[in-house]
Amino acid sequence: MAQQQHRPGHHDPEFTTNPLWAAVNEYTMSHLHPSSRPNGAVLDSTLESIKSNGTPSGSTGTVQSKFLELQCRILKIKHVLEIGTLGGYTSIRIATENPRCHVTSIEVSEKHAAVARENITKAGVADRVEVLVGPALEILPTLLADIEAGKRERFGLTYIDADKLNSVNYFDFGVKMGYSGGLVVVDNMVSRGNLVVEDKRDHEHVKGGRLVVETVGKDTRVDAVVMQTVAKKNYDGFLFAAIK
Ligand SMILES: C[S@@+](CC[C@H](N)C(=O)[O-])C[C@H]1O[C@@H](n2cnc3c(N)ncnc32)[C@H](O)[C@@H]1O
Repeated sequence: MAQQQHRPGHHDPEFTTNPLWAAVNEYTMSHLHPSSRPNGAVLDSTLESIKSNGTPSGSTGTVQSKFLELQCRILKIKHVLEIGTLGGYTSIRIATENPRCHVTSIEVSEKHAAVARENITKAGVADRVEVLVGPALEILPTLLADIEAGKRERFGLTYIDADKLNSVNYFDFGVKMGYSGGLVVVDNMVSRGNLVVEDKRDHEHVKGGRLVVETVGKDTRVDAVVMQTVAKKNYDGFLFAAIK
């Protein structure tokens, strides 16, 4: 098991924005999820608050976050687990667009959790979005025990977006806490293609990503794929696993 790490956000020194990808994001989202939507203002103000509080700019991209929100709707998911809350952007998007959905989000940083809770309250979804503060590897066993004791519902989606070396451990919990037909999704799998670049093997995202791919490939509990994406933020990708 990888060591528990406290890594607020995941700054990538080689991070670049591709103007064309950004323009496609902006054009499509301006039509498909314009700021005039009921949650438009609160999503914008959540991103603003992340900047103004000096928290890292690691929120999931608007398009990827929207895609997760749609998965919850399509699969009629009632309980979501997110590992890595930051300022609450994805939790808020999922909860505001899915009125019957409850989100449990785990965040190691007290500061990020405080910013997230403020944003969640402003979004009017504090009754359905719970932020648990602490290292995910310490919190997950208690959630699993609660599920096994019938004190908590199983999660239809576990979204893994925190310290990358532990993604594989979080994945195992996600499967154990899910149900047949539920999803486990891991973010930042592709890292501009570095996933397959020999001299990038020591990069945390690459190590974590390869461990996920190679472990999940042998995991008979799930069927999975890595979907490469380009977007405003980068060339990256999700691993999507359906629980059998
Ligand atoms: C990429 S950000 C999450 C973005 C968020 N999912 C969103 O969509 O807006 C990663 C977050 O994971 C948190 N984190 C890092 N290591 C963690 C750990 N061991 N346990 C829980 N959270 C952790 C960081 O503090 C950071 O806020």
